[in-house]
Amino acid sequence: METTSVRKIILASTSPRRAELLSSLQIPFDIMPSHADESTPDHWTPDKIVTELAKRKATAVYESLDLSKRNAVIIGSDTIVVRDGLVLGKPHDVEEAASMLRLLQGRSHLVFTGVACIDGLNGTSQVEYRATTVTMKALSEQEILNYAGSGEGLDKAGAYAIQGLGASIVTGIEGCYFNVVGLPLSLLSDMLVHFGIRIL
Ligand SMILES: Cc1cn([C@H]2C[C@H](O)[C@@H](COP(=O)(O)OP(=O)(O)OP(=O)(O)O)O2)c(=O)[nH]c1=O
Repeated sequence: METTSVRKIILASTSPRRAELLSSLQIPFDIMPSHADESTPDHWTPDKIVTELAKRKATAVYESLDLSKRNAVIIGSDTIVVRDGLVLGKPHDVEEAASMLRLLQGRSHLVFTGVACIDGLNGTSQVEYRATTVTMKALSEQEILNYAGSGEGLDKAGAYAIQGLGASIVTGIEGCYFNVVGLPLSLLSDMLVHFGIRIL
């Protein structure tokens, strides 16, 4: 494929899933883990939380870049699960994972992912988000304990992974699948155009 851009891309993330998703766009990128503070005020709305945190993650890497790497676009992202306005991040342990699954089973919820792109040359940024509706089947207490105990959901918002064993408990989604896994790729490819990067 013809190279459409000479700009570097830096993924500001520790998430192997985001790296794997970004790889599917077939553009080279570097990874720089971002250790931004992820606390937010209680009154923030879900879209505000994911856009601000995505920007915080990208900004932390932007501010740490040395001058030789400034010809880069830095991407940060954040995902949360929201049920009736209740925000669920990553569970701290198996017990909290089971509690989250009790809240989510047998109904629909929303998964919000924010994406921030920062131009390393001048600090200008684009920040957007997507929301996807996910419906989970009704689960027995034993199924909840078995899934939570698998450990798969421990580093995932809402304590499940649609891309893993969690696929067996999701009955349907409305919206972008990749948004649920942590990086809405069609949105990101549209955003990158503003930085001179065309995927197709
Ligand atoms: C709902 C859901 C979430 N997730 C993941 C996506 C995110 O990686 C994670 C939410 O945590 P985040 O805080 O968004 O991201 P992270 O800590 O994994 O990585 P980083 O901040 O360094 O970029 O949950 C899945 O992988 N599958 C799912 O089905």
